[in-house]
Amino acid sequence: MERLAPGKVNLGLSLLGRRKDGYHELHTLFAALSFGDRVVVEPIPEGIAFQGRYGRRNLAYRAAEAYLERAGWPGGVRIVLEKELPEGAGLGGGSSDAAQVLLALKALYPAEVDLMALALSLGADVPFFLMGGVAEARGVGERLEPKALPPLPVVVYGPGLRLPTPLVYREVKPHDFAPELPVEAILEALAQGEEPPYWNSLEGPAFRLHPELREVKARLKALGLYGVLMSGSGSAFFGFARDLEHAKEVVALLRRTGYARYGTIGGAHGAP
Ligand SMILES: C[C@@](CO)(OP(=O)(O)O)[C@H](O)COP(=O)(O)OP(=O)(O)OC[C@H]1O[C@@H](n2ccc(N)nc2=O)[C@H](O)[C@@H]1O
Ligand SMILES: Nc1ncnc2c1ncn2[C@@H]1O[C@H](COP(=O)(O)OP(=O)(O)O)[C@@H](O)[C@H]1O
Repeated sequence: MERLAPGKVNLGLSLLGRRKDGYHELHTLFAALSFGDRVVVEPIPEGIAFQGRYGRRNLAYRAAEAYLERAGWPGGVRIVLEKELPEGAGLGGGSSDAAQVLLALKALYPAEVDLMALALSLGADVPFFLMGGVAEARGVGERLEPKALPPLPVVVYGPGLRLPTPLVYREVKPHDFAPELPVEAILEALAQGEEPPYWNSLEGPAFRLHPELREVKARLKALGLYGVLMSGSGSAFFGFARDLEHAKEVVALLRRTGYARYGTIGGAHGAP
């Protein structure tokens, strides 16, 4: 069984405050990309045969172990992971891989396992990838409400700077907190091809850690993209092109200095 593990961007991310458990209360709009990693999952008599980086520490491996343990080891699994998404870029690569392994194992070995709870134990971003599409998220990212968007041509650019999520969150200061996102206004603007009224509260901390990221954002705007924003905890950015031709031109230019791809968000899941 081969599955696409799509990347994601955050169409706005607002940090509302710090929770007692040390995590941050956030309000965000997740949007799955039309491209991502490739995960092959096949049944084997027993154990976990894994081909991918980090071995047992890989989120995809940990997802398999967690599911099979809760399902009582009904059998084993071979996982082959082919990465497309840059790591530590804020595109949710590891989280998406883990979610696809959970979905594949639920199909291979059906069992009374609460996938959402299991996903959340693997990471705050993992629950979203169980549903994909576009979703408003609250909490640490586990309280999800599906939203609809027409297909939009998006350009993703990673400047090749690894920015570990915990580091960025640790850099958050009280003045980085912000109000809730105007979700309906954001969706409306994007559907109309207009500049969306969103922000990413993690840009402040990320730019304090790596000031050169300001230039990256300015460069994407200078290339005519709109809605330019850092995705999640970065260091990848995304922006919307006027059309597919424009997206191709921009990617051809950006490819010289980092990871650049175009694709779409929205559409598949019940677009209006
Ligand atoms: C920033 C976001 C935005 O979508 O995504 P990425 O940039 O990682 O893709 C997420 O909040 C990341 O989710 P995820 O990458 O799963 O984070 P986890 O592994 O669960 O947590 C890593 C660390 O980030 C911090 N963390 C994470 C989520 C959250 N709401 N508050 C936090 O403070 C915690 O310090 C935690 O130890
Ligand atoms: N399947 C995986 N893909 C990518 N990174 C992984 C994976 N499993 C574990 N990791 C570790 O998790 C870190 C964050 O991975 P990733 O999800 O790509 O970043 P982000 O959460 O910023 O999108 C990586 O730097 C790597 O050390």
